[in-house]
Amino acid sequence: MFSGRVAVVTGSAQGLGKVFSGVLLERGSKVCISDVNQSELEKTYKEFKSKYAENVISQQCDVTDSEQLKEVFRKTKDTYGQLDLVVNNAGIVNEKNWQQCIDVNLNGTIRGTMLGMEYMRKDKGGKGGLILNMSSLAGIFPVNYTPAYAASKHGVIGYTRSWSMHPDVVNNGVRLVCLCPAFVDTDMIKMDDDSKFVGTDLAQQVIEKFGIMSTDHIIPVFVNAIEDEENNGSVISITLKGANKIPLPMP
Ligand SMILES: NC(=O)C1=CN([C@@H]2O[C@H](COP(=O)(O)OP(=O)(O)OC[C@H]3O[C@@H](n4cnc5c(N)ncnc54)[C@H](O)[C@@H]3O)[C@@H](O)[C@H]2O)C=CC1
Ligand SMILES: CC/C=C\C[C@H](O)/C=C/C=C\C=C\C=C\C(=O)[C@@H](O)C/C=C\CCC(=O)O
Repeated sequence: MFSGRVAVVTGSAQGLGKVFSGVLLERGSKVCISDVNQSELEKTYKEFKSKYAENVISQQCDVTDSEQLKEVFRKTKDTYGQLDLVVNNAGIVNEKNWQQCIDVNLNGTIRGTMLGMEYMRKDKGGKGGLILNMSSLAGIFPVNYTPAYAASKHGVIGYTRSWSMHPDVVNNGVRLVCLCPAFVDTDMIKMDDDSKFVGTDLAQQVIEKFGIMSTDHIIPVFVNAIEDEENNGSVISITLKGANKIPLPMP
């Protein structure tokens, strides 16, 4: 399932993207890691390269820049000859610069999804594959201290579900899944920047209510989404209590 498969993971210099890339590499996949943060990307690349040799490549990329993202896909296909998995993981929380928050989280995911379909659809020369989009519990609940972030993550769910129901995509072997974790112990949830939240105290209260998961908590759900080839269109919440498929709301 993993051995010999080829993946692109955005925002993979640190946090969940780095963990996902490590999981794929450990299981024998080939991975193009990419991130806007060049220096952190270089460190992660060196770490992975020493363990996984030619199975890892890296390409600096800001997901808000279509040309840079296209280059990630081009380089991956040129190097490994195929593409099987896209993890649209790059994300930020920034309510002050809400435009950037939408551009990275939602538009970046749309760009990555479109490229993923272009490279993996059977009618376009691909072999099919999986597009795994990172949403959040904030894509399911309203979040009063991060409205723009919540909007971006609600958007990721609507976008992913919509493509997963398109016959041209389904019939050409591409499936799409959304992961929606609660709080995970990464830099994202650090209260280190006033521009992140509209009310750090509100954020702290909700974090106390949900608790903080280690990145290890997300790994089995990530692995299962890849292994379960029947899984298309799922939106999976992940909290300390476990993982659950969120039913499609019906009017
Ligand atoms: N940590 C958490 O509590 C949760 C995180 N998520 C989502 O998981 C994903 C990963 O987040 P974390 O690992 O927690 O955060 P993180 O802050 O540790 O890592 C995010 C990575 O994305 C990169 N990045 C930011 N802007 C970028 C851009 N324009 N282009 C390319 N890369 C960019 C950063 O440089 C960083 O390496 C995000 O989409 C986030 O919204 C979802 C639910 C919970
Ligand atoms: C603080 C960092 C921001 C984003 C990181 C990340 O994506 C994590 C978000 C995780 C969960 C957010 C959930 C927020 C929920 C709310 O604020 C409320 O709407 C919750 C209300 C009810 C919960 C249901 C219940 O009571 O069990």
